[in-house]
Amino acid sequence: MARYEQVQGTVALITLTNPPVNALSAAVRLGITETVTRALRDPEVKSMVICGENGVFCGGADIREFAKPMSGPPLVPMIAAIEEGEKPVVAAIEGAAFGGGLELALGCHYRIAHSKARVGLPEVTLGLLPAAGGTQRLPRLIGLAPALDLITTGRHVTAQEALKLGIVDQVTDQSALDLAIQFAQQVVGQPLLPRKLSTRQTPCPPDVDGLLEETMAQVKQRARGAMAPIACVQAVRAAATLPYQAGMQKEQELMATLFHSSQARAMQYCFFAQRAVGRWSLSSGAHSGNSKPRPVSKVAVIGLGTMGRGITVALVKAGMSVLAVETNKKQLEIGKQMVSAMLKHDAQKRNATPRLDLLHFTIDLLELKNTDLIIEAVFEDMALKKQVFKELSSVCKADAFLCTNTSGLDVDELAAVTKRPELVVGMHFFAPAHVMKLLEVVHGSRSSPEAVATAMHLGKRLGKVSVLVGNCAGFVGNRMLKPYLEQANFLLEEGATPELVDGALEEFGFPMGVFKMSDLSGLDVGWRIRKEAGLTGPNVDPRDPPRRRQGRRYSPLPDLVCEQGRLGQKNGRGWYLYDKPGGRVATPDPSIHKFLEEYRIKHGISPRQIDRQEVVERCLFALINEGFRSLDDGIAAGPEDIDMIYVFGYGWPRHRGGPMFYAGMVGLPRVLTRLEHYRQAHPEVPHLEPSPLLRRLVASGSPPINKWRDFLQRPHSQL
Ligand SMILES: CC(C)(COP(=O)(O)OP(=O)(O)OC[C@H]1O[C@@H](n2cnc3c(N)ncnc32)[C@H](O)[C@@H]1OP(=O)(O)O)[C@@H](O)C(=O)NCCC(=O)NCCSC(=O)C[C@@H](O)CCCCCCCCCCCCC(=O)O
Repeated sequence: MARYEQVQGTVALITLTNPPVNALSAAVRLGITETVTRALRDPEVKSMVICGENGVFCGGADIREFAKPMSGPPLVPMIAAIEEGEKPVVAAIEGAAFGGGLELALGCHYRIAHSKARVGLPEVTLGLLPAAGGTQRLPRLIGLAPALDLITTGRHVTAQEALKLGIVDQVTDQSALDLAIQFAQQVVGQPLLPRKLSTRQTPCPPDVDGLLEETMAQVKQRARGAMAPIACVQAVRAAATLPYQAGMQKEQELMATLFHSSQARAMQYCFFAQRAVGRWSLSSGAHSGNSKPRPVSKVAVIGLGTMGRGITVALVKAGMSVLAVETNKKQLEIGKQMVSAMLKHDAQKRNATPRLDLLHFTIDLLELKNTDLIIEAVFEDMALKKQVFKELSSVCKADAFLCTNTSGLDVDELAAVTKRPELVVGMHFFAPAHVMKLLEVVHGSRSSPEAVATAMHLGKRLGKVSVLVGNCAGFVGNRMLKPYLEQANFLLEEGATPELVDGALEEFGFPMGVFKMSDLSGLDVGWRIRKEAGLTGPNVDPRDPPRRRQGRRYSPLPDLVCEQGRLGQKNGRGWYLYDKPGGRVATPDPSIHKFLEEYRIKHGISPRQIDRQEVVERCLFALINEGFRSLDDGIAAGPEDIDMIYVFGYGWPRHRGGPMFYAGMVGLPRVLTRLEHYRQAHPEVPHLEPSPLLRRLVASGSPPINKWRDFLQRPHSQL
């Protein structure tokens, strides 16, 4: 797993050979150990170069091995042997040097990178820390502050930034390997000691403690309960305050705590799940391996409201030419100003030039005739969308794909008004569409594999995590959100406050609780949907009592809040008070507390003490239960799909893996028992009735999450 050659007479070239990313598996570590020993012993060899096969230096430790008993030579002594040896070693970095890969390069005496290469220590995103000396060598190389930044965020660094920071010694547009071999010959005979990072002192600012404290405070706030970022700060602190060997000892101790933690397992599950959801399949037998996307060069976006603007920006940022369409000149002008401003703002942040040249605006639908793919992003109204789809179907070329950005409307109903239902798919973007990583691609019953492949591929080009879902009200994400919101409202009726509910959910790890999230989205959004569904407003069945609708318990609380003119952040008043309309600083509102008290008196509800555990269980177990139903109905293909939707679209904390993974961690029998308990206490709430799939899984001994698919009633029948 490591090839050995002698080149230019005196240079030993060691190539890591473990496709696709040359991960440091046991075999690779053995290969490196043996080849380095051989080169150090061979008197003809004066220097060494380490590189990776297929244009990738190394993607780090083999993450798949973490779940198995450790075997093979450990990384720390392997890297120490390279650094301690008396022959210069040069790392030739092409593609990527991440995690253990960069740690290996830091053990080398010199680093040469290709201009397109990226380096970084992303262990924190896997619930770990760089435990092959990364937390000790990197600060000694680039200083305390930049090392804290890189190690606690895990961010990827371009070759240019790596050069500026001093991580690499040279960057080339030519072959990094050729330059490294040349370099390795030139440095023979030069003093090696100053190049051995373990012998250096960490460059620190005068107020080391101040910097460490400030960083720790920021990291704790960002971490939302994740342990790894905190351990990263502690390990880097050791690089600033302890001798190298003691620092290494600290690094190992901290890693030992993280390594077997449920958080690390959750985050590593997310790493693989994120990649797995890209491999979609349909019940017809079509799958990502046998269905090719059609090339798309001209894209149009219909409607320049919030969603349309974000989608347009995302497309332009991905380098695509976009025709943006509005109904009249005034709307077009507003949209144009806003999209241009968003692109300029984004480019400024990245120190780049905004690609305004890729944008074209029109109010003339006939200009769509040469477009390959159209994303309709008009207001969420079925009648309006149908009208637009009819027009698109007649003006667009016969093989153009028609995509609808909808958060839950029936894709089949829209496809049915066109002459090409097989080319219609849903593309559910999340606001702000140029920022949020998630895209639900909705497969209608007549969507062709080519249309699905094209939409999934487009999502990838936009840098999104695209998840294929079936067509039902709310698809996967919003369908599961419904019981979550419902439980939150019921908890208010029973005695909770918005702050109590939000506090429990934020403590769990969500960036904001359900009521703050509703205020952010705008309370009128749900109100309009409930009116259309006949749950409130003039269409309510007059025989329904105030807290019952369509045969089940209903909470009119959010409707009553809207009737008071409280629409959320946008007008400064919702479940909370805001500093100003559009403001983001939420403060608890005594008038909401009074309103809740009066409501309970009016409806004869005796408030009770509700604790945080009940909030978490009722809200999240109800959501998870709906997740099991979506799986069993074939709307979600697998638990990983649901988990990635929640991690990337709804702020589910990554260190808890996603709702379905979390259910497995809590234990399926416990989820079932608690749902049964709450269902008994609230017999009028059908969402609390444990799903048949959950019952089947528990009855079968609660198999691990990767076996759940075997228990589905209708494996992705709707996909
Ligand atoms: C490298 C990438 C940027 C490439 O991206 P690209 O888009 O080109 O490709 P994909 O991401 O799709 O990947 C292709 C394919 O490869 C798989 N893969 C990628 N990286 C790895 C990997 N590192 N290991 C295994 N497999 C990998 C990927 O899954 C894809 O396959 P799939 O089938 O899923 O489609 C990109 O891939 C990337 O970013 N990779 C991850 C980079 C990363 O995070 N690296 C860090 C790894 S962790 C690490 O390196 C740890 C080290 O610091 C130190 C380890 C020391 C361990 C010591 C253990 C001590 C234990 C102590 C406690 C014990 C106590 C006790 O038991 O008592």
